[in-house]
Amino acid sequence: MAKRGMLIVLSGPSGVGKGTVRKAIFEQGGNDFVYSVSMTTRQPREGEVNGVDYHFVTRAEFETEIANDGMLEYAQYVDNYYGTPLKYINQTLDEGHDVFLEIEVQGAMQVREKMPTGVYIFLTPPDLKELKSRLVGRGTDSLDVIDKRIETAITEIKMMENYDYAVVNDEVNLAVDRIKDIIRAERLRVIRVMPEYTEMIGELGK
Ligand SMILES: Nc1nc2c(ncn2[C@@H]2O[C@H](COP(=O)(O)OP(=O)(O)O)[C@@H](O)[C@H]2O)c(=O)[nH]1
Ligand SMILES: Nc1ncnc2c1ncn2[C@@H]1O[C@H](COP(=O)(O)OP(=O)(O)O)[C@@H](O)[C@H]1O
Repeated sequence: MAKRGMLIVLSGPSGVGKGTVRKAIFEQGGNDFVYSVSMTTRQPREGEVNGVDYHFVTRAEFETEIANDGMLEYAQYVDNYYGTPLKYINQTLDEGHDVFLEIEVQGAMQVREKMPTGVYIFLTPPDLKELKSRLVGRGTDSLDVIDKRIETAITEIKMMENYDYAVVNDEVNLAVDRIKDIIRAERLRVIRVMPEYTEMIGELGK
């Protein structure tokens, strides 16, 4: 049986640049890990493609998935549901491939409970002023929603200590390199190849 893949979770406050950094990681290509496309009830934005950016569904469809235990985790975020379909993750990890999730903080903490051996990376803004100016600059939210997101962000930043790594998103390319370095290093950790060592030591004892 293939060694089970590694789960990589990128999280952090809204507006810090998770989406931007994740897109840059996958646009660069050459990755030996795959992206788990989330499910959401929010409306697609200009240019977003169903099944690529998100699986866009109705509230009723999302609630059916929850009732059928189809979600690894989900969260209600600014009046919409966002969640990770469980089936794709389990299949992909079982095949031995590493899976990359980009999710908000509540969801990341639910995943951590269920899959504690994953690698948990928290993306931080250089400071709060920069965070607000990114949210305003993105221009996708009203000032009301931005204030709501900033309020949430302050509670979320306090969650940083529950992660394995904190990566500052000062410049997108630097953040991408730091995340890729972490993934490479995590693959080499002895604990992750332990089953092979255990097998080898068993063989040597015979
Ligand atoms: N818990 C959870 N959060 C998600 C998931 N997919 C996306 N998110 C997060 O939901 C939040 C809102 O996403 P979105 O509406 O695309 O806006 P944006 O990422 O702030 O541009 C972001 O913090 C995403 O990281 C998911 O499957 N589960
Ligand atoms: N390193 C960065 N420097 C400057 N602006 C950034 C950086 N990373 C992201 N942004 C901008 O900040 C805004 C929020 O980024 P986004 O990826 O939507 O955040 P999130 O997915 O965490 O909510 C976007 O307008 C994006 O272009």
